[in-house]
Amino acid sequence: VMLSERDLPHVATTNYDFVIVGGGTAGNVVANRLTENPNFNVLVLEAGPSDAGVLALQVPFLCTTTTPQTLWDWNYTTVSQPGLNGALVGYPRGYVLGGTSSVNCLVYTRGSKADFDRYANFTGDEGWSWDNMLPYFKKSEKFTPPSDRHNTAGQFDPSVHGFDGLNSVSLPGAPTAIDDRFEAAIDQLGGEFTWNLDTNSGSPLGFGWSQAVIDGPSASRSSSSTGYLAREFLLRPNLHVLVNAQVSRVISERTRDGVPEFKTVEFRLNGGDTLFTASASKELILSAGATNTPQVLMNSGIGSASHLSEHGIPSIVDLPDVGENLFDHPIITLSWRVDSNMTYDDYKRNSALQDEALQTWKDTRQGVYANGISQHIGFVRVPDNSSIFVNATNPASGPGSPHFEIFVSNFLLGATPSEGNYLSISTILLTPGDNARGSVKLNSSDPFAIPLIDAGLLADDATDVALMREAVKSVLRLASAPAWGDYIIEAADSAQPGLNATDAQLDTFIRTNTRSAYHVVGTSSITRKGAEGGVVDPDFKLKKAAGLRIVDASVLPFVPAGHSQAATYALAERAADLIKATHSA
Ligand SMILES: Cc1cc2nc3c(=O)[nH]c(=O)nc-3n(C[C@H](O)[C@H](O)[C@H](O)COP(=O)(O)OP(=O)(O)OC[C@H]3O[C@@H](n4cnc5c(N)ncnc54)[C@H](O)[C@@H]3O)c2cc1C
Repeated sequence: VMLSERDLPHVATTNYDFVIVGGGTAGNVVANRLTENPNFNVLVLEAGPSDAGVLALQVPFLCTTTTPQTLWDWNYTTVSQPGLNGALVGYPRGYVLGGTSSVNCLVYTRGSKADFDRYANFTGDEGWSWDNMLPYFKKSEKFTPPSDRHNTAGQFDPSVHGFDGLNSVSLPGAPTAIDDRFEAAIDQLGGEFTWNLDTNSGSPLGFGWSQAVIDGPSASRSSSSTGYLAREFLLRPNLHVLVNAQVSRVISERTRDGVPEFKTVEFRLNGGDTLFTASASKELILSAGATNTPQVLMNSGIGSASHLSEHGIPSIVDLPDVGENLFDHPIITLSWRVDSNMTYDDYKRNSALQDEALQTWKDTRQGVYANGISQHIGFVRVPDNSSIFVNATNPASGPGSPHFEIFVSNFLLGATPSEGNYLSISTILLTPGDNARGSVKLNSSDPFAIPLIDAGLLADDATDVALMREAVKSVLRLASAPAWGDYIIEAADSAQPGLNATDAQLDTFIRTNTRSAYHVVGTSSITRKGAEGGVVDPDFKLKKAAGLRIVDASVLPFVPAGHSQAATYALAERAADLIKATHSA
């Protein structure tokens, strides 16, 4: 049931079983699974508007127009990033039902087996291991045929996918003119350029077809809103969703077992001055995402007592790690002007073509607009005997886990030039070093003020730039394959280094051009039960408190070696099972 302003008196007097803060990627998973039990009455409070009927959020190819600086974006900017020559970096986050899954660029990657086995080791909870999380990846996933219905045999491994879940995934929905060239390049190069049937099996090393959260038959974005809050679920009488409702804080009115118990949330509607409350008899679930969950915690007196005192906020639960330990992925894109008129660049600047592509998408669910940003993706591990690791710890999560990702786009990924056709190859540093940790801090005692975000990009001097250099060299090797010989004309930016560039030239390029891939995690990190640091226990429960769990990407103690949404869906599925088990009696 979608609620509106006129339901507020009812919201204030209802004793919900669960109140979920944030109708984003993770929040909607929990809302859906808990309301499978008709006895659980659930309220979701989402700060942003509804996503219903917004074409830009539905058409896959329009994903690059949903952020930054739009109505569906929190429109954040980081503080100055020393690793990027002091740049202030745009930092989008979804501000809409479905959260960041409604605005992201659709890439579906899970990370490696070693990532999850490291979570299990670090948290002392085997439930976080790859073998125990794979069923949750599958539970969330609905692998669908691609929109063009091409034969996908040999393009993915069905045994590692789910076909009955609520988040749709598919292979590219329209062929591009570079597909064959890319395949030829991999065949020609060898070395790190090997084939991998399915990079989402837990063993991601090698290259293969990209998978995206696109529902093939409708050629539409699959978000946590379109999937987990689909019409049939919104008809449940026990599921209540209120949009434009921004939570300021969670409130504790009593203690339980000697610790503060949180049962009530405070929020405003439509940016107004009046504060309303809603209460849960069983649990509050904080799913406001890796930038906003720590902000809501700190507004509530949960965090570093000394930081909170700077803003006059009384300490209720002293947890110094709230907002700390932020891990993000640095990304850099290299681009070339190409001898072709078959790239997608014209679709990014010619409004007549855009109208045509949109009409084709509406009429047939085919064509350019059915595709996301990439056709092929791959993962590379720097050899263990690399000189980078002589004096520095190898930051990979374990054996078989990559250091960087490479993906290929049939257009210039970034600001579109007014003319020309382009190829872009992007690389993401998947393993930021131990010192590349940023933070989220309060900037004001106003609970609705924008927080201070430090993304920690390229902040670890021991490994970050050295590994990024290897990643850029790998991209340059890929672009030098004979298959591109009569295709690539020249670098789009004359400052872009070539294969014979010195390390100093590469470093300058890297520090100048690296930006965030927006895979923010860690700010409400899980640690072992009873551990000194951390914010939540392995079962998502806030430490030193009762009645509150955190379920979103902020709980991951390290960033996975892949884009972060698949892991977020899987962890939310697991959390929902744990919450149900707690209240099964
Ligand atoms: C531009 C961009 C592109 C990306 N591309 C990819 C990609 O291609 N593939 C991939 O795997 N990952 C991608 N990511 C990352 C991925 O989408 C996120 O890691 C993931 O969706 C985070 O899920 P979450 O549940 O933690 O947070 P979110 O999905 O952000 O959910 C948080 C929700 O809480 C709401 N909220 C916040 N504060 C409050 C409050 N005070 N009161 C009420 N509600 C509140 C928000 O509006 C939001 O709806 C991308 C991220 C960005 C920003």
